[in-house]
Amino acid sequence: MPWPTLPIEDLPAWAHLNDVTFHSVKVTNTEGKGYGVISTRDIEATEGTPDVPSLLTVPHDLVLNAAAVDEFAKEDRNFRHLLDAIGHRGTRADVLLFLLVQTALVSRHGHPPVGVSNPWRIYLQFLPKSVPVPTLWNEDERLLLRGTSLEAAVDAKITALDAEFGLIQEKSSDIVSWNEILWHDGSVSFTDYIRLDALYRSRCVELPRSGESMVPCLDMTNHAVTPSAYYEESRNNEVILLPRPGLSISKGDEVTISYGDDKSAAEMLFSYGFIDPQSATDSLVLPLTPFPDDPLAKAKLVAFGQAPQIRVARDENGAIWWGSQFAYLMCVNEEDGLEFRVLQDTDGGQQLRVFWQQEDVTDRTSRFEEMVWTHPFSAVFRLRVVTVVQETIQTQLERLRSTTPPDSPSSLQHEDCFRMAMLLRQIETDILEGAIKTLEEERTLLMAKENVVAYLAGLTEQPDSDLAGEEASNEADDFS
Ligand SMILES: C[S@@+](CC[C@H](N)C(=O)[O-])C[C@H]1O[C@@H](n2cnc3c(N)ncnc32)[C@H](O)[C@@H]1O
Repeated sequence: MPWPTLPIEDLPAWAHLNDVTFHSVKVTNTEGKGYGVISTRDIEATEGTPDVPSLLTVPHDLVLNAAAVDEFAKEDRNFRHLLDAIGHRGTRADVLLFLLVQTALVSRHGHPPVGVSNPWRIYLQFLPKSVPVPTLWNEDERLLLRGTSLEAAVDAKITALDAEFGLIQEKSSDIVSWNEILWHDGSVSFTDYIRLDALYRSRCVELPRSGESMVPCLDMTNHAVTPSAYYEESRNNEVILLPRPGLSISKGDEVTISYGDDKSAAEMLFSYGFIDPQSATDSLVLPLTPFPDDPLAKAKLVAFGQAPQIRVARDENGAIWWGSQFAYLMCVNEEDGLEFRVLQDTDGGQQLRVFWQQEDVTDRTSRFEEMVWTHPFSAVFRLRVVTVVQETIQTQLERLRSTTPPDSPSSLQHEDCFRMAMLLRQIETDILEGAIKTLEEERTLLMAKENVVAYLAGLTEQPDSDLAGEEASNEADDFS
């Protein structure tokens, strides 16, 4: 269904009705960034001056998060029924369900209004029809991400969204009234759900007291590397936008906030649909796949309890940093002193416990690196990890290089998607090339270590007999 939209010129009327106040700023169109907040007069926030007037004040009851959705459900019995059937799955899931319902209700032309109305039902219509995040790119545009760290992440996100939407569809169809509202005349579709997820991701903020929330009107503020404003919650729990102390904002200047200083280019593109090369950190995250022939692979994944990843970062001096806790767990085995035991609970359940050198380390699997460090063969383990990480990064770099996109976007690709994808490819190629060089240097140093040389030659007398024997000497194959 086409989304009903309202012109941004009507926002002041909505704000007035809902006690949102703008002070010396207004929301308007900006060059290349959609809507933005612009100052309507010179603003001076002198350092040390108490009670600087806020540029925007949003009452607490307009803040949208899991608690607000719950409150809303108390007033609307029909919605409560739906929330109890599908909801209470965390802030994001509950807010998305709420927004999906509001979307369906505003799209139902010619039907009598349903349920208790609320300010978000109208406010949703001021939000942009599209968000430039890759989950909303078409297939040709997503091809531009091949070989980048976002390729797998975007595919996984779309699969997860499909599963979430399927669940909502299945459970709500069992409730006659909601089946009618949501699905009968195609009021909402999977594309609507992807758009709502994109709106949520690109507009939610972390409030000091209320936590992850969507805040109407504050979400019209764009990002800048040196922002002129910041937000907080007042003593009355209102959300306020304040000018940064010591900064002056001239009439007509854009008022900006920071979306976070530690986000990578991939995270910025994934969550907000743009990369600011000045503020994005030089880092990336790659998935790590356990060895296919490792009989302990499944147990290791379960015990680790998180997605196995490699993090690579480059600091301002160009030095490369990398880390992967799972790689340490992945690269040790029974013959090294790793053991899994299934223990029986007193209540009849079963627990997977992890032992390293006969010590129960189940609660420390996410810090396996530090456990391995104290082992006499730590250099051998480190060499295995370096080799695995280097191979993963090499494979990623080869994929990135082998999928060279055209010099300019095709007719099926939007210019902005093309520009952002090219920027991401360049940033990630540079980091991966730097990482391979660093890893190769470390590998050479490790290979020269005495106990590594001895180990590889199968000459070392290994402690506790665990590291000795046929299997241990076969480990040399891992370094090929
Ligand atoms: C919280 S909203 C800000 C308001 C938004 N511009 C709108 O039209 O509603 C975040 C979105 O604004 C856009 N945006 C914010 N800062 C930007 C920037 N520095 N460069 C490009 N786009 C930006 C991105 O599309 C992002 O997903």
